[in-house]
Amino acid sequence: MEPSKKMDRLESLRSQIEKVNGDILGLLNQRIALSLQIADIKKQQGVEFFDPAREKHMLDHLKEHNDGPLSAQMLEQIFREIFHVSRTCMQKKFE
Ligand SMILES: C=C(O[C@@H]1C=C(C(=O)O)C=C[C@H]1O)C(=O)O
Repeated sequence: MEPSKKMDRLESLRSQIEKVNGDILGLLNQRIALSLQIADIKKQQGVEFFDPAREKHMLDHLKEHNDGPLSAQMLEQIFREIFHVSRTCMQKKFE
């Protein structure tokens, strides 16, 4: 590929990445908003926020439906961090 075409391709890929970043950010905020609603219900019911069985169930489901190239281990790493941040937001709401 000629150098100017390579640059065009690079710019195009970068702009697609930025679009995906925006989509991920929107979805993460949507997810946090849902978990905050769950936190309200759990608080009303006096139930513990942390539910390891539910988190394991979600991880197993995601791994079953993962087509890659993300490995099961990388998927787990990312989602464990998402669950952690979600729980932190849930706790903060009630401090
Ligand atoms: C959101 C919930 O609460 C906690 C947070 C979870 C999450 O971020 O997905 C999952 C399980 C719980 O540890 C829930 O019970 O579904």
